[in-house]
Amino acid sequence: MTSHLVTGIAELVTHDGRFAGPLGVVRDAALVVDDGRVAWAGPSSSAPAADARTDVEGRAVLPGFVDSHTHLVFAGDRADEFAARMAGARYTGGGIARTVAATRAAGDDALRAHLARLVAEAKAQGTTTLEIKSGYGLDVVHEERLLRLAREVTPETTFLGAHVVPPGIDRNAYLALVTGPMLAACAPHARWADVFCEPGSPHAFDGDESRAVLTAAASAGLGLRVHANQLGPGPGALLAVELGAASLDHATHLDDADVTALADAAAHGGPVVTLMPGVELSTRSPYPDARRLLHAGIEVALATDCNPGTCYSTSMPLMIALGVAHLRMTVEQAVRAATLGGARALRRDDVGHLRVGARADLCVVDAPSVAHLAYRPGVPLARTLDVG
Ligand SMILES: N=CN[C@@H](CCC(=O)O)C(=O)O
Ligand SMILES: [Zn+2]
Repeated sequence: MTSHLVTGIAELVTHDGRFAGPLGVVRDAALVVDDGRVAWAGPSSSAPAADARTDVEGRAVLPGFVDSHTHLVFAGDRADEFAARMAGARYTGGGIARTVAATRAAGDDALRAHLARLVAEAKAQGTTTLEIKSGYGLDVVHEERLLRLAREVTPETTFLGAHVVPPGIDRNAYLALVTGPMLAACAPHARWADVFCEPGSPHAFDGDESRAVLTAAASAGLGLRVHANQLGPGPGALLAVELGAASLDHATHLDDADVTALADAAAHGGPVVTLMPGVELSTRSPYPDARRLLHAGIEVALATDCNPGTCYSTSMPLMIALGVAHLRMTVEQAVRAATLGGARALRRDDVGHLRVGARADLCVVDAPSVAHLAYRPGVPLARTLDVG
């Protein structure tokens, strides 16, 4: 076993309450990694000795990004749909069926290669933990296949058979499939289950249907996540609170009762609200108001939602920049949401921070402070740092 000392850190974000400010920052810092875990962090003047050393030469270091919401297993793209939207068309979720057809037609090796490319793209931008959903199979064989492939790259896999009702299939018959044989086949490969609860969309699910999906999944031992309130108001936020979901995702259209319920639940480990401003960017939609949620005491995560329909981006630094520019977040709030917030949305306490004992998942920024992630949007400053 080799201990590894990282030196030359101009700004170290730890989320450790022993250190300064809302991010637990140490300036002119060092960090020791032992056996893949953080063994020590603090001012470089008191750094202990170690077997090996890496000097990051005045750069900032923070926990690797936790992207707690992606749809990375799919084939094909929908660039034409994106272009049509930019010319005035609306997003309804109808294009999901095209990705389902392309994904079903692709072999395992093609899906695996495409997935590996997207995972490498995310890592190259500082992401060290990824959640991945199914949802482009929408029958028993293909949903199970997508989760099996996702499991090869992350333990954070989510069954999203209830993404949309596939065209030409009766809604009730499909719900019976999702809550019965499909759930049984997929549960062994999934940690979580999710539903696209959006009563205003003809393709997605209403409150009662979503409740049926989520309660069946919980009975099968899966944790819950909810896509909701993306396209308009709806019952998804209250459902997420009621059923103890780990995360409410999108949450653009929340009324005061939704925010109050989320704030009340926050005191008892209620849902994290996961915001994905790349979706609003790529669908030209109004952005949610993160500050309203943060002021109510609700934990917020930032995620990419990387998918071929609403946001084909793996870039967590872009989400930080958009969070600051359009969701009214401070730099500190956005950096927390992309690290600790994501970890809390996945109910993980070993990632998203750099306290002693955390996984040594490090992101290094080619700048002296993490503020540059938002200050220099679109510039590829962040990457993962592999040590020990
Ligand atoms: N909103 C539902 N699902 C995805 C979009 C999927 C697609 O359009 O292919 C989302 O999270 O935005
Ligand atoms: Zn999504």
